[in-house]
This record gives sequence, structure tokens and C-alpha cells, in this order.
Amino acid sequence: MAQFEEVSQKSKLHPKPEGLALQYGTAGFRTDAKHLDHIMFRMGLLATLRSKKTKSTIGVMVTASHNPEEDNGVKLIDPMGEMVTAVWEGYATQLANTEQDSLLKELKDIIEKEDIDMSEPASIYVGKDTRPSGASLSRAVLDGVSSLGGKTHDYGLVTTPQLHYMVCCCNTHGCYGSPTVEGYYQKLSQAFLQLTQNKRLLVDGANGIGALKMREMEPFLRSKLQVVLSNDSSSGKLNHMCGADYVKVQQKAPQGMNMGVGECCCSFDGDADRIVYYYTDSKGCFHLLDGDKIATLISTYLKELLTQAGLNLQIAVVQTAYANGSSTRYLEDVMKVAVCCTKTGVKHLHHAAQEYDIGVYFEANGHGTVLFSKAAQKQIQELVKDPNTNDERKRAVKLLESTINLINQTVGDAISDMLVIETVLAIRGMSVQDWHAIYTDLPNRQLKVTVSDRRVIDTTDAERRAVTPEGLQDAIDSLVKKYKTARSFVRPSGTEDVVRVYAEADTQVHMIIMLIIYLNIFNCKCIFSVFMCRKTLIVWLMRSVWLCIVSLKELETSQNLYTNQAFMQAVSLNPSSEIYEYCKCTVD
Ligand SMILES: CC(=O)N[C@H]1[C@@H](OP(=O)(O)O)O[C@H](CO)[C@@H](O)[C@@H]1O
Ligand SMILES: [Mg+2]
Repeated sequence: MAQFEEVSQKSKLHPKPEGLALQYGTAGFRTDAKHLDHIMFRMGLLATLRSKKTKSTIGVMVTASHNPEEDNGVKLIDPMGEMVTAVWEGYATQLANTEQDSLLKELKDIIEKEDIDMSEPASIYVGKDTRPSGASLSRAVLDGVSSLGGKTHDYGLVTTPQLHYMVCCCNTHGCYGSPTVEGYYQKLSQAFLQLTQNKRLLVDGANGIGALKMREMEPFLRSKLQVVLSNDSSSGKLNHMCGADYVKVQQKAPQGMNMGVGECCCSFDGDADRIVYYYTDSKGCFHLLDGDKIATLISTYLKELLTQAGLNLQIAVVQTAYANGSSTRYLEDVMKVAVCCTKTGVKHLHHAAQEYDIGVYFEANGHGTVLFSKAAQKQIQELVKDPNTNDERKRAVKLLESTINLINQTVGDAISDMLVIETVLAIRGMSVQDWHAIYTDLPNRQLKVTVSDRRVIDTTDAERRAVTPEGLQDAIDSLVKKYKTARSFVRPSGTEDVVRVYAEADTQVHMIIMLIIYLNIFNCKCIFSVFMCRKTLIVWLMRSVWLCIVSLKELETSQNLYTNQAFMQAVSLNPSSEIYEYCKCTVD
């Protein structure tokens, strides 16, 4: 067939380096941009097949989100703005890894398996973030689509949630809004202007696409929201010492932001699908309001409105293992809201949230949104129109209706979430400090461990328990039970070649000690022989211990580590005294 001839010709311009194997992970493909040209071409091909199969428009977003500027990535967006299904993720991995000479065969296999009618038209929306590699990589996507005869609409620079929104608008024939960047600004800003009063907010744009789009949106907000933008892409490097991931993981303010005491601030990530809030108090202490705090604020607000409106709709919050234990306890015990825990990765949370009338889902890192079932939206719309509704109920249900319009239900969206949060704070008359005081986070830390093969760690129970390697979970359990309200787990990352370690406990010191002892767990002979050479372990151990100490020093300046007995004991448990010496001289 002529169309395969073109694929065959054009694929030669996007050759696959022999032997290179990548996996379509939690957020699509993501790695150093220089390895991605063939992947982009092939994802153009796959998106075209997906479009023919679903008879709908499919999105292809070129981004590596919060990862360094040198990286890039790609993910496919399904017709309603969702992530592609697991089966198609599998096809993506197969197609990406097939060697050059069997590309056509692989393509034909997918066509056969999915029984795709190749005479169907195909339509693909393409977007990219501000990474320098984005231009040529998105051209490779367009090449892939055109070689299979698909039509493309290249949106150029857009945030990831904007592209999800466009795809959903297109496939719902305008019911969700108009599929243009301007349509997106109009929909969100109209809802926002109906809901809120004048507000001022400091926004860290991570030197990325979110900053550009925030500037574009400002006129639509008609000064109701005065945005003071920093890391606005004019000079600094993408995600470098700024952005939502930096702020969440480092638990400190981004560079380049001029924060006044008590001022409300927020950070977007590199493709503007995540947001975290924070402020510093009069003592100079930094306070983070992450995805858990956002979920709590929004679900509390929605639950109150449902009660006032007299609507009997089930609301639930979906979290992952990274959710702070305090937030889960607060939601379940105080708010009496159902909480469900899924694996990491937005697609898992999104699917779980679809099970409820109203599903509020947020990862602790600030990625999330709210989903309203069709039935719930219908009930709300009918009540707005019902002439017998009294004033209090009418007010509540109208607020619910406008809030739905403010939310990007296709995916977590930093801009939309920011407008929702500002609205909720304004309507409830709350300051960022009031919001922070709803519950107190348990001290927590995350570490990354580089190992030779992270797949040796397998998990269960929404990734909260390790099944392999044998002995690891027992070691974690015996450590965790020594501390009050402590919780800890390890899991292999789905986006980076690392293992993530998470720990929380009742105090900073206990949490840090736990992490340090943790590092020794990795040193257990049975485990480390499987996946880590001693040299890597020691280097990593030193770095991690040092990082822990530095952050502890910053967070608890009053605490002198070298006179803290518990800390000294923990360090002396370490078999390698050079680590202690190293830490001591580095900190000194
Ligand atoms: C602990 C953490 O923040 N994990 C992130 C990260 O996944 P990992 O599988 O942990 O690498 O990237 C995902 C995609 O952006 C995001 O959904 C997730 O929350
Ligand atoms: Mg992102």
C-alpha cells in the first residue's frame, strides 16, 4: 500500500539507534531529548492508528514536565482528554523498541490486532512545552502522522492541560468549550470572574510554558487576580531551582521569587499540570501547602456546598501512598469524606475518581483535579433551574455550577487549580495561613536511589508494601514500628531510572533517623547483592545522609545534631564510620 511506502521512506529520516529500548511509563516516554527523534515519529504513527480506531481526535504532547531542560518526552491523549489505555501503552512500547527493519511489520500487527479500518480519516492535535528540543521533536511527530495520511493541528506552545482540554472540546463537538487557547481562557476566566473578589498572588512559572500562558491569560482575568510572576521564562533555565517539583521535594521556596512575610505564593511545574502553594511566616519558616492540602481545601468546600444545596451526592478523595498521613486522617476522621488510595500516576487516580459522583484526586506533588459524574452535573443543572429552590440552596448550587466550569476535568491543570483555590479561599474568607492550619503535616522526606535494576523491587497494596526483594519489607516494618505515626515505603519510579524512598514520622528527627537507618537496610547483604554494587551504595549513602542532615539543619536550626543522642546513635549504627566523618566535615 502506498501509505506504508511513505512510512518506510520517512522512517529512514528518523532512525532508531540500534539496541536502544525505552518504556512508555507513568507519563509516556521520557528521557534525554537526543534519544527521542524516532520515538516521536513512531508516536505520530501510533496516534494516527488510535485516531482511526476511535474515530476521534487524539492528542500528542511533547514535554518532560518537571524534569531537566535537556530531557524531553511524549504522551498520547485519548478522546475525552484522558491518558491512553494500558493496552495501547503496550503498543507504544513495542513500536518504540522495534528495530528499523521490522517497523512496518509491527505497525501491521497492531492494525490487525485492533482491526483498524485504514480508510478512516485521522486527526491529531500536537502541542509542546518550551524545551529547546521541542521544535524538532514535534516536527518528527507531524512527520509520523502525515506519513500515514493523518491530519494534524499543531498548537505549538501550550501547557499539557490545555492540549487535553482541546482534545476533549473537539471530541465533544464544543460541549466542553471551544478548542482554542482563547476558548480555554474565556471559559475559565468567565467562571472565575463570576465567583471571586480582587486577589493578589505570587506565581513561580518554573521558567516554562505555564509562565507564558499565564501572561496571555492575564487580560482575561481583568485584574480580579493580580498575578506577580517570577521565573517567567525570560532568563532562567526550565525547572532549575524553581517550579512545583523543586519546591515540593526540597521543601523550600524557589529561587528568583521575592516573597514578603505571609504572602500567598504558588509554583507551577514545567508543563503546568501541577501546582503547590506556600508562604513564609514572620520567623522566616517556610510552609508548604501541597496536593494533599489542596484536595482537603477543595473537598471541604464542595462538601459544604452539597450540604447547603441539599444534594445527596457521594464525594471522595483519591490519594497515593505519598499522601501525608495527617491529610488522610483529617479527611476520614474529621471531614468524614471517603478516601481511596491508588498507585502513583495520574491515570490511576483519574480512573478511581470516576467511580464517584464527585471525585477529588490529587497527588501530594500537586497534580490533580476534580471529576463530576454526568449524573451529578445533571442534578446540579436541574436544581439551578428549579423555581422551587430557596435562596440558600440556589446560592450553593450556583456556586457548584460555576466551580464546575472553572475546573479542567480532563486532567490536573495548574492554572485551573490555581483559580479554583483562589476562589475557595475568597468565598470562605480564608487566608493561606488559615488554610495551612486545617491540619499539621507529619514531617516527611523523599529520596531517590540509583540502582542497577530497579525492577527487582515489586510492590503491592497501592505500592505501599514491597513484595521483592525478600526481606526488604520486614526490615522496613521493624524500623517503622519504632516510631510514632511513622510510615515508609520504597517503589521503583515509573518515570526515572531510580527507586524512590519515602518516610514520615511524628517529628523531624525521628523521620530523618528513620531514613538514615533505612539506608542501612539497603546495605543488608541479601538485598544489596541483588541490585546494588557496594561502591554505588556508599556514594549514594553519603550523599543522601548529607542531604538529610543539611535539610534537617535548615528546618530545625535550634537542634544541634552533634549533641542529639538519638541522632548520634543512629549514625553510629552505620557500619561505615567514613560516612559519619564525611557528613561531619561536609556539614562543618
Ligand atoms: C513521587 C512522585 O512525585 N512521583 C511522580 C512521578 O512518578 P514516578 O513514578 O514516581 O517517577 O512522575 C509522575 C508523572 O509526572 C507523577 O504522576 C508522579 O506523582
Ligand atoms: Mg507536569
